[in-house]
Amino acid sequence: MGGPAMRTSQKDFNNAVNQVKLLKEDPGNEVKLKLYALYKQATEGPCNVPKPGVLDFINKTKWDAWNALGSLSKEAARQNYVDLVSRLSASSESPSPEAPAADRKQPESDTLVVTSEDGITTIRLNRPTKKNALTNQMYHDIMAALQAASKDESVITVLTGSGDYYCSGNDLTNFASVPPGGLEEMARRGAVLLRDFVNCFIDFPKPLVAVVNGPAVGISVTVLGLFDVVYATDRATFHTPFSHLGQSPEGCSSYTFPKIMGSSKAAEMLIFGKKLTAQEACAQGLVTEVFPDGTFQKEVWARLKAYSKLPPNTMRISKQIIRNRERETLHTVNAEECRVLRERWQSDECMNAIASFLSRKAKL
Ligand SMILES: CCCC/C=C/CC(=O)SCCNC(=O)CCNC(=O)[C@H](O)C(C)(C)COP(=O)(O)OP(=O)(O)OC[C@H]1O[C@@H](n2cnc3c(N)ncnc32)[C@H](O)[C@@H]1OP(=O)(O)O
Repeated sequence: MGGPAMRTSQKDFNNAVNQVKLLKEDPGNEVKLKLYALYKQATEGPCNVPKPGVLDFINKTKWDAWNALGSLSKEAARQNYVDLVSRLSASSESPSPEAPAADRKQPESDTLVVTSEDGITTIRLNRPTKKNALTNQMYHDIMAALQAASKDESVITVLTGSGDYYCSGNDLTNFASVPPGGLEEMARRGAVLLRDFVNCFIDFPKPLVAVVNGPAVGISVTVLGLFDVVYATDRATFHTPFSHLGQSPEGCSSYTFPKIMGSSKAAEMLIFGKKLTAQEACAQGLVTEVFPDGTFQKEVWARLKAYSKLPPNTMRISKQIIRNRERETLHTVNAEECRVLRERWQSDECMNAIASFLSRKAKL
């Protein structure tokens, strides 16, 4: 999974600084302040100048924004700056007209099936014999499906799985083929892929619902904190065995889980790998509602069809007002989690755990 892994080069940063000057739309004061603070942090490090007086309003606001970045490293600030500019550039480009969802090109492989009906776009993980473990190709296909769903005429987007599992997380054989650049290059690529993947959930503009049809592991659990609603069968379990794998939390769970369930419950899941039942996950706020397995599909889809008749723009706007305040924070958390994971992936603890899984010595 990277070289100076997901490190943004000075060139990328300089390009982003130039790109800001070419934005077609004024991004507004709040974003400009964020750009200013990240620029200062990226070029000078943590705020090191005296606080302006209260009457020096503009400089004090700028100082506050810079100071709020605390000890964020220059590298992380550069990365966040580049990410922010690339999102601003993308959103200032006029969206290309999208094909109707029904005509949408399917992913290349059949491990992901995308359908659209009754105002609902459904993205279905379709690798049941491997418990819907996510291959590198599937990460790319899911990102493409989310991009398309964000622009199609559907109102609600659903992620679910085929077979008895929702998803067993990252396909551990993704680690088996080491590219020519070695372990470091593999970690770099993985961190970039993970960052882009999680960003798609952070930025998804429409109501996003997880229909958790069975056990969920790893990344498929952590990103649930970025969904708007999570429905689960009573057969589902929620497991984040990161320590067992020599890995650390991702999917923004280091931020969303403590917020959702409190820090000690989050720690039990994310540090000690406690597996939750569906009822426990519901009691802790990660799951919205649990249904008996026998009636799960019928009840959930009937409810979603009813919700899909609500006014689409209103739902989209309501989602955005709920989520937007935290969007920048989530991007910062995501970048930091990926940076740390990139290191973990190169550790002996991680390599041993994966070798152990691949040699069938361990099951979680
Ligand atoms: C861009 C990179 C992002 C990285 C971030 C993500 C972090 C994570 O997601 S960490 C979590 C990773 N997942 C796991 O560690 C789960 C590993 N799998 C298992 O422990 C068990 O397979 C599981 C408990 C899920 C199911 O056990 P069983 O019910 O006993 O089934 P099998 O083990 O027989 O599974 C059937 C078949 O599927 C293969 N499988 C299942 N999960 C994975 C996986 N995650 N990666 C690769 N392969 C997986 C399993 O090996 C079996 O294959 P065959 O032996 O060929 O039939």
